[in-house]
Amino acid sequence: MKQPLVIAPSILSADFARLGEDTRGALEAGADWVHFDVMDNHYVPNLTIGPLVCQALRDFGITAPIDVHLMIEPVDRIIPDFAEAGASVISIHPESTRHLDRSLSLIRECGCKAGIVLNPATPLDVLDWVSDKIDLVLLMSVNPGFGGQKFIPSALTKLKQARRIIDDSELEIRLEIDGGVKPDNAADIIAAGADTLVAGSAIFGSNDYAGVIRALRGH
Ligand SMILES: O=C(CO)[C@H](O)[C@H](O)COP(=O)(O)O
Ligand SMILES: [Fe+2]
Repeated sequence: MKQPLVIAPSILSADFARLGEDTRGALEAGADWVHFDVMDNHYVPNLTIGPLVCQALRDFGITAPIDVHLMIEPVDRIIPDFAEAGASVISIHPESTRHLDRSLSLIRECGCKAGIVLNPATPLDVLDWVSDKIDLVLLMSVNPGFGGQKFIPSALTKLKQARRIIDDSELEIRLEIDGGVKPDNAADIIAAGADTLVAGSAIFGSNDYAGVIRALRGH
């Protein structure tokens, strides 16, 4: 069953020199979660932020769920560090770990919700074998590594298929979409079955966070 819509601004597009203020600004403007992109210059060709920055946001007073998207390889070593630093959800790409079942179990053992992230060309089949171990499926609608890319249209077909799989499972699993989400494609994305929208450049590239967040919700 579809859950209430969540808007998760990707802080990848925030001003890193004012990360606390920008994050707070997006939440005060109506966002629900903070999407936290972790890149290692190995799994993806870019390098971003780690547990210290997650902890810094908590210390700054950010209480909203922090949705950690790990684009790193390997993942197991860093999962407990993110849990301790205040992560709420930790999502991993199946090809970034040798033992997916073990890594997903580790996320829950550390007290976080577990997510699986599928790249644009990665099939949905893996969901058959991990559905009892996940709280969230994140479909990438761009190739991971950078903000500000164009939405890949086939992600809409994949969203519809993932929605059917989740509904058939009768499990409480969120369906999140990440990459190129904008006010002008949000309605189609929601209609295709997404209940959690990540948006980085659309929100932080605007000087009206509240207006963009309202538009993403379709208001
Ligand atoms: O995971 C990501 C990139 O790998 C980002 O979350 C994503 O690209 C968000 O940025 P934008 O909304 O600007 O596309
Ligand atoms: Fe992301």
